Amino acid sequence: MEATLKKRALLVLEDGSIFQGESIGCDGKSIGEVVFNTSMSGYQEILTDPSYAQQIVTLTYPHIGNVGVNEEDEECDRIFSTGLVVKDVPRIYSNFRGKESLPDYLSRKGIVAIADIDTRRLTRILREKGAQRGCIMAGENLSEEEALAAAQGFAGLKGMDLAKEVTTDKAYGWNEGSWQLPPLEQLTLSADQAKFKVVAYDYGVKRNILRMLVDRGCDVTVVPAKTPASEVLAMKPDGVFLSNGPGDPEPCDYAIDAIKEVLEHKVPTFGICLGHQLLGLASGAKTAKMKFGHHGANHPVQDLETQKVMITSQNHGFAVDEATLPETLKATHRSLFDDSLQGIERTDVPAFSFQGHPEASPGPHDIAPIFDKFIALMENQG
Ligand SMILES: NC(=O)CC[C@H](N)C(=O)O
Repeated sequence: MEATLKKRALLVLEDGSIFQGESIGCDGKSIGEVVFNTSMSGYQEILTDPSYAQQIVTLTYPHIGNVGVNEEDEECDRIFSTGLVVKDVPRIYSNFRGKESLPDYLSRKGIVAIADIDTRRLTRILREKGAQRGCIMAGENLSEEEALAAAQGFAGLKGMDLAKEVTTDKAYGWNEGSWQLPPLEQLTLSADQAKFKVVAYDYGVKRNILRMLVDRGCDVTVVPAKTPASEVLAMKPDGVFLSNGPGDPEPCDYAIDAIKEVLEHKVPTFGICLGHQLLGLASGAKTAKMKFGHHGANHPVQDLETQKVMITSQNHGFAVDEATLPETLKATHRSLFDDSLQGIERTDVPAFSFQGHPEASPGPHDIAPIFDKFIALMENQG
């Protein structure tokens, strides 16, 4: 139960800022875009969210690792994030589900990570200058010069298609629903219980999205990001789901083309985060990179029709630009932090999407009912 913290580590940003700390992962050097996440819980879900590929995540909440890691909270098998930065990791973790300490988990998964740095100073830099390219070095022979050169050598996420890197190799079926507490038990759906056949494009999908579809009676088939629309349409789905995922949506031309074709066939379509951005692009809108993005679990978002405000979970660095919406796209939700666009709906075909995370893993459940809107869309179409 007791984690050993002894090796030194270094975090260097592209602007030359240097942070000295302690290694809480494996030895080595890792680069990526450094972003901050303000969630107070859910570090295991954050680490295993494929949307963090090529990003180094700083958690602003100061005590990370208190409950260790468990067997249920991973959003995918791998950690695609290229590093973790925290203030303080406790020497002892404690939770009835806890199986391993956070540092042991990071080492086993091959992740370079740093603790014991001033994460408030780091976050202020990211907020003022925008997300920075950065490098974490851990172990022996640390070199500030080498880390700075590595940070500055990172190409940055703009123009980077990472959905094709993190997607599944093969299509697979998913029938596991949400975990029930207590007792810890996962619901499953048999084929004859299923009400809707949903094909989910995997651009880096989080498991909790698939679980919430199953909870609502969907028989889900997850397909690789580059699956042609013709193959998806041949499966005669009641609905198509466009997943979250890492990187810039703009270079994902294969996805944009496939979504256009699905929309032409008027198949009910629902997108989350990267899937939302891709629906926007496939409908003729444009996306742009944000200064430091939204990463947290307390972001107020307003439903523009009902005026209702919901507290939501967010994790994105790009956004659909509301000023570029074509006539066939209606704005449905807006962020009350910075007025950026949070939701869109097609006016001519049954398709809509949300920028934040209704599966809220981690996060509040205020916007979870948006999954029911997808179900209603499939019901009306059937
Ligand atoms: N969580 C996501 O799907 C993120 C989408 C996209 N990679 C962005 O950063 O905006």
